[in-house]
Amino acid sequence: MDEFSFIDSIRPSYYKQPSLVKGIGDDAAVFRPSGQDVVTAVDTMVEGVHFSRKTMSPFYMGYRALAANLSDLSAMGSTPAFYLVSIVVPEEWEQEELNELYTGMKSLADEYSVDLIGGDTVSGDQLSISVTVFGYVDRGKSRYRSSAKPDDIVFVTGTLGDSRAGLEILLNDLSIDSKEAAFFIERHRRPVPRVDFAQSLLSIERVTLNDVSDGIASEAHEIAEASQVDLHLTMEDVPFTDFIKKWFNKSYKEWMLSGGEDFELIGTVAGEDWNVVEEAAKECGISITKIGTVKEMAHEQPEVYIYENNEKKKLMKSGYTHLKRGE
Ligand SMILES: Nc1ncnc2c1ncn2[C@@H]1O[C@H](COP(=O)(O)OP(=O)(O)OP(=O)(O)O)[C@@H](O)[C@H]1O
Ligand SMILES: Cc1ncc(C[n+]2csc(CCOP(=O)(O)O)c2C)c(N)n1
Ligand SMILES: [Mg+2]
Ligand SMILES: [Mg+2]
Ligand SMILES: [Mg+2]
Repeated sequence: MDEFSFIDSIRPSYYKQPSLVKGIGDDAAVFRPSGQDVVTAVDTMVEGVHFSRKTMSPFYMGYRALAANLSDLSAMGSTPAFYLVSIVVPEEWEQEELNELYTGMKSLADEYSVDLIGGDTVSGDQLSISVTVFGYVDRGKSRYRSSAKPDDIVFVTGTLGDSRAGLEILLNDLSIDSKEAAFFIERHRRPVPRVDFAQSLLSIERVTLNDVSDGIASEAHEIAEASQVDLHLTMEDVPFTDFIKKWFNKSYKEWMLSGGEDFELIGTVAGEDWNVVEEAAKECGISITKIGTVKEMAHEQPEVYIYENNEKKKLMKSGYTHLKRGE
């Protein structure tokens, strides 16, 4: 295998998106949006940071790199259309493993009719996958972190902390001889981006969305800061898988708030639109939970508060942070 035969092997034989003009095979790809806004994002995953041989097979490395990016597109309310993959591959990687990685991405891409339209292949010391995505959204209809307003309901999809529990099981070789442990591992390896749910909200004029990559403690702050509001959350309302307590009684609460990599959506919406949000979740077969309320800023800085046993505490912006220096 060399770079060129590899590119030939991953080149799609046909494309699904009608707006594609030029896919893989030239200096760059070309697509032609028809009056919609284009939404784009890039997220990178690096061996030893986001995954290891212990936590993921090549298939899941690929799947998850694309899932994280589709999750960002869902948080913008957009419909995914295209992706590009930039990959750094260590010498010891076999062609078969690299094919598996692409098969992992393709398995998810096919579900959403997303086309692979380009990328870059480079040799290097550690596996790194950087995926760039493009999606479409009706003009002016993107969902921003900055749109939360006082009295909105704060909600979150699914359950939180499962991915972190799966990571713990994988990293520490905890006995996985149980359906419950397999569930956590699956949540870590194969998160489902909430694309369909976000799309079912299109009839609502205003909804704030942010996807949970670092943990809601962090993402709730991002909403508070962007919208210049306070968020008041209730710990007892934050949704979790019931059997997480049995396995991780000491840690699960912290993981719900700052474990990260759940790829659920946290958002806010006006009370009058709450029934549409509930209906959308039902249609998509996912759970949705009210976890708090938006309020006007009490002080000069936006804050997130969390109530537990009726006691009010500031929720710190804890979560996974890269580039931490000098601490
Ligand atoms: N190195 C960078 N150069 C330019 N812009 C960046 C860089 N890193 C992040 N950004 C921009 O900062 C904003 C926030 O990015 P961030 O990566 O925190 O969001 P996210 O993808 O939702 O979170 P996560 O990476 O944890 O999934 C985005 O607009 C992003 O494009
Ligand atoms: C082997 C291994 N060790 C640790 C972790 C945990 N982890 C890595 S990055 C991240 C936050 C999101 O990153 P980003 O902000 O880049 O989206 C988390 C919770 C993992 N997944 N695998
Ligand atoms: Mg990012
Ligand atoms: Mg995001
Ligand atoms: Mg992201």
